[in-house]
Amino acid sequence: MVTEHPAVSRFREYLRIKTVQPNPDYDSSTAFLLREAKEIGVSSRILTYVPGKPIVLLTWEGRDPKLPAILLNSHTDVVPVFEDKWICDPFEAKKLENGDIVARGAQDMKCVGTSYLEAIRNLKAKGKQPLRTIHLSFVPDEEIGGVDGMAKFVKSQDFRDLNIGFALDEGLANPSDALKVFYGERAPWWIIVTTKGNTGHGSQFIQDTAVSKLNKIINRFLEFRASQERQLEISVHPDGRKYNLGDVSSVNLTILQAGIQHNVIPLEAKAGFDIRVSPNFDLLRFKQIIEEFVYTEPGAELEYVQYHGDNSVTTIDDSNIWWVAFRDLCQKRNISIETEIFPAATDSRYIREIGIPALGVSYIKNTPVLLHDHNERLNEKIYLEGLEFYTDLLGVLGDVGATQ
Ligand SMILES: CSCC[C@H](NC(C)=O)C(=O)O
Ligand SMILES: [Zn+2]
Ligand SMILES: [Zn+2]
Repeated sequence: MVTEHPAVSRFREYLRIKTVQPNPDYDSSTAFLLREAKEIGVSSRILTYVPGKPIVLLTWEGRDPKLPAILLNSHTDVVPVFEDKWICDPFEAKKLENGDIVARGAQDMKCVGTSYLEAIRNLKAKGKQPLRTIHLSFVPDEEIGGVDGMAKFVKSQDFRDLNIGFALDEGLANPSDALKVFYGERAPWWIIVTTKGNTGHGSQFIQDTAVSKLNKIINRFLEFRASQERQLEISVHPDGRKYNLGDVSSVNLTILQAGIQHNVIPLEAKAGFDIRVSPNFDLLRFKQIIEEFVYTEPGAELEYVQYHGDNSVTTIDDSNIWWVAFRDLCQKRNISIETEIFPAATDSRYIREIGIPALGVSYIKNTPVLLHDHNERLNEKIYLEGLEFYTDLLGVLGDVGATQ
C-alpha cells in the first residue's frame, strides 16, 4: 500500500470540515488551525469582532519583529454545493486514482491556507527563522462579502498593531502551465434600480409605466455592457498582450422583478445589476455614468447593495521590493507568470484599500478553473509542487531586506 504524504492528509482533513455557507462550522476549522499552530510551533490568537465569526491569527515571529511583517491570508468558508451534481460527497475529500482530490474548497481556497502552514512547517524543520514576522490570518465569510471578516479585521487596532508591509491572498487556477498572479481587482458594485409608473388594465396602451421606464434604463446598461465586451475583444496592452476580463468593466442584469397579475400594469419594477469596475476606469466617473443612466428617467431610484469605493492596484515593477522578491523567485524556479486584474472580488480589496500591497496567488497550474463549480478538485502532485514553491517563497519574503 502506498502511504500518503502527511501534508496531503492534513489538507484533506481540512477539506472535510464543513465550513460551508450559510452555516459554516467555524468551531471545527478553528480547532483544526489551533492544533496545527501547536504542532508547527507558532503562536495563535482568536480575534472575534462578530460573535460566531472567528479570525484565527497565527504568528511566526521574525528575528526583527520591528520590521513591517508579512500577512498570509486565506478564508475558511466555502460556497454551497449542488450535491447531486458531484461524483462523490463534496466533504469527503475523496482522492481519485489519478491523485485528484475532489472537494469543495480544494481550489477556493483551503489549499492555499494549508500550503502556508506546510511551508512554515518545512522552514522550521530546516531550522530557519525569517527576518520579518509572518502572520497567517484565517478569516470567515469571504464568500458572502467579508463584511464580518476581513472588512472588520483591517479596521481594527489588532490589525494596525501587526504592522503589515505586504500580503498574499488567493488567486485562481490556470489550465496552462503559467502561474496567475493578481495585482488588483475590479470593484464590485451591486445595484438595484427601481422605477414607478402608471397602472391600469393590461389591455390598454398605458403611458409612462414602471416597466417602460425600467426598460430604457436597462438598455443603457446593456449598451455599455456591449461596448465593454467589444473593448475586451479588440484591445491590447502597450506590450502587445490581449486584454483580460479584469481590464474592462462588466455589467450583468441578474435580478428582474415586476408584476402581480397578467392583466394589471405593474406599479413598480426593479432590476438588479452586478457591476465590476476595472482599475482602468475612474470610479467617480463610473458612478456618474451609472447615475445618468438611472436618473434620466423621472422618479427612478438607485440603491447600492454592495459598493467598494476603491480599485487601486499593487505596483508590479522594480519599485516594489515584495514584487521583485516574488518575481525573482519565480524566475529562479522557472515558473512563468501571468499578471492580471482579478475579475471578481476577494479579501485583497480590503487590504489594498488601506494602502498595503497585496498579490493574489493560488499555486494551481495545469488545472481547470473549478472554483464554485461542481467537482472542484486539485491534484495532489500539483498541491505538493505548490508546497515547495510556498516554502521557497516564504523563505524569500520573510528575508526581504536582509543583508546577505
Ligand atoms: C462582493 S463580495 C462577493 C465575492 C465574490 N468573490 C468570488 C471570488 O467569487 C464575488 O466576486 O462575487
Ligand atoms: Zn476564495
Ligand atoms: Zn470563492
